[in-house]
Amino acid sequence: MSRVLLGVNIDHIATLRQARGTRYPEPVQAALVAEQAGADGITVHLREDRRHINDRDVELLAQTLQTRMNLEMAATEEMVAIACRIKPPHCCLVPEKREELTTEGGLDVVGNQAWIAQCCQRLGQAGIDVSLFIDADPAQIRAARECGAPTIEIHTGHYADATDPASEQQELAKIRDGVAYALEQGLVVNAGHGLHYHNTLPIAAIPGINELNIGHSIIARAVMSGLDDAVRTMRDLLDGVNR
Ligand SMILES: CC(=O)[C@@H](O)[C@H](O)COP(=O)(O)O
Ligand SMILES: NCC(=O)COP(=O)(O)O
Repeated sequence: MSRVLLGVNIDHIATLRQARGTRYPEPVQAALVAEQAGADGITVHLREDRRHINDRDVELLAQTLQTRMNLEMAATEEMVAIACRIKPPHCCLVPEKREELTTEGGLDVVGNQAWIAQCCQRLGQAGIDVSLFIDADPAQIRAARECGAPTIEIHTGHYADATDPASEQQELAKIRDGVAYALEQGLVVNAGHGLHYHNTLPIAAIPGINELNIGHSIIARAVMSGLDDAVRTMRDLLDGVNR
C-alpha cells in the first residue's frame, strides 16, 4: 500500500517571528530542517492579511525548497496573480475571513463555481496542480471536479474539534465516505487541519488518502523537542499506518 505523504505547514514559524517583527525564526531554515527530517513537501498559507507567511517568504522558499511548495491562498485576483508569477508546483485554494483565528471551514465551491473554475483554469495553465480545500460534502466534491481541480484537500477541522468520541466517529465516517466518493470522481485526495499526534492515524488509515498537511501541532511540538524530532515523529507515525 502506498505511503501517506506528509506536507508540513510552517505558517506558525512565521507567527512567532511576526510576534516581535524580528528576523527569526527563519521560515526558510525551518522548511529545510523539516525536509531533511522527512517532510515530503512544505505548505505555506499566504494570507491576505500576511499575519504570518509573507511575500518574501514565498519568494525565498520557491528558490530554496528541495521538495515542493504547496501554496495555500484565497481565491482572489491578487493571489492568483502571485501564484501565476511564482509558479509553485501546488496551490490550494482556501476560504479566508479577516476575523478568523484559523481556517474555519471548507471553500464554498458550489456557491462560487464560475469564479473557482476560472481560478483553476488560470492556475492550471501556469502549470500548477490546484487543490480545493473543502468539507467532506459530496456536492462540494462534485463541484470541485466540475471546476477542473485535479486534487481536493478535505477539511478535517470538524473531526479534530470533536468534543466526544461519538461526534469524532461521526466526523471520521463523513471524511471516510468523502474520500471514497472523491476517489470515484477521479480526484487526488489530501486532507488536513487540526491534525496532531493523537488524532492523525485514523485519517491516515483511510484507503486512498494521498497526503496529509499538518502544521500547528508539529510546530507546537517543535517548541518542546525541536523541529527535526517533531517532523520525524510524525513521519514515523504515518509510516506505521496499515491501510
Ligand atoms: C487551510 C488550513 O487548514 C491551514 O492550512 C491554514 O493554513 C490554517 O490557517 P493558519 O495557518 O493561519 O492557522
Ligand atoms: N491545510 C492544512 C494545513 O496545512 C495545516 O493545518 P494545521 O495542521 O496547521 O491545522
